[in-house]
Amino acid sequence: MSELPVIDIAPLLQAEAADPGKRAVADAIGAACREHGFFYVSGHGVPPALIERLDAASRRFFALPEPVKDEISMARGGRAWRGFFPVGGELTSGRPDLKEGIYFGAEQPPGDLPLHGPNLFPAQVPELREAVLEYLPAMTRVGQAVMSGIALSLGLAEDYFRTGYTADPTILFRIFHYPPGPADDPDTWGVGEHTDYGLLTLLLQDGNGGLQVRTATGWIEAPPVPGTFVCNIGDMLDKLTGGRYRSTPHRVRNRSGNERLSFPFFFDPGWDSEVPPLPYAGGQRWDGQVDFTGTYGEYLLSKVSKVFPHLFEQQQL
Ligand SMILES: N=C(N)NCCCC[C@H](N)C(=O)O
Ligand SMILES: O=C(O)CCC(=O)C(=O)O
Ligand SMILES: [Fe+2]
Repeated sequence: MSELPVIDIAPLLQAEAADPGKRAVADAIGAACREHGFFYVSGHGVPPALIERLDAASRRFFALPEPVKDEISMARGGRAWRGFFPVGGELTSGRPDLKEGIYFGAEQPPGDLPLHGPNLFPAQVPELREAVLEYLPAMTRVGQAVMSGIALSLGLAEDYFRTGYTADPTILFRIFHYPPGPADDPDTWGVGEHTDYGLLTLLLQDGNGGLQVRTATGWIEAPPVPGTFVCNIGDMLDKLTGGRYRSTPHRVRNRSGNERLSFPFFFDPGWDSEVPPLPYAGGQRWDGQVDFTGTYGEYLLSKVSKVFPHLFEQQQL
């Protein structure tokens, strides 16, 4: 078992605003955000059958030959920042990760806005498209529910984020495949140590494990817990709360000997959101609060340009 708490968020998904159960869930979420910034979410309502379909379709995709996977290469996705990247194609903290993956976002019409547009889906695995397009709205609902708990835990109205920052959230979704290893190379990771950028990450992981979280007293594992997502706080929520809600460094090494799949879903402020400071304690500022300038979209672009520098140059984002 993990040292990280499992929090049943079912009360937050109920429409009735008066449910006293919500308060208890919110308190548990607030405590977890202040301690490690990591917890497990159960009672999320995402059907197990959907998760199984997503996993099976993803495994079929990654087993395809590289040239077939390249038919949906990120390079073809252009500024939309969607599609497949091969092992070593993504950098974390300047080093290539031992993983391949597919980037998705909200399904949108073609246009000029970076990180927006249609997703690239593999023709050879049509069921992946169906599963992803069902998973995105299901996870958006979970993201809004967790944020309602975070709002309550901060003494704000339950719909504080949903009617503001995340009225039209930025949704990023990835599917990662980690080949086994490396066994003992201190410099190579499935994903190197990093923090996430936005408000929340909701991670579905398969049974293989490998996610590690840096706590005040050292690295701990976040092993798979069936029926849950791992939820962690991103940098933007850390900044908004003056560091009280922690964006905690984490990394992955797949030591299982098996092919590991993970499915991180990022739930962030709207692209055009100016991410205003949180009202707190009768309108006073948090100490240490960082006032953010610009929009969430501008901030996110500056981050992702470091992750795929070659693509960034090509696309002149
Ligand atoms: N959208 C989010 N939060 N992504 C976090 C990914 C962190 C790894 C990435 N290669 C990096 O170096 O940032
Ligand atoms: O694959 C994982 O378990 C974690 C992935 C991750 O940390 C990320 O994509 O930000
Ligand atoms: Fe992460």
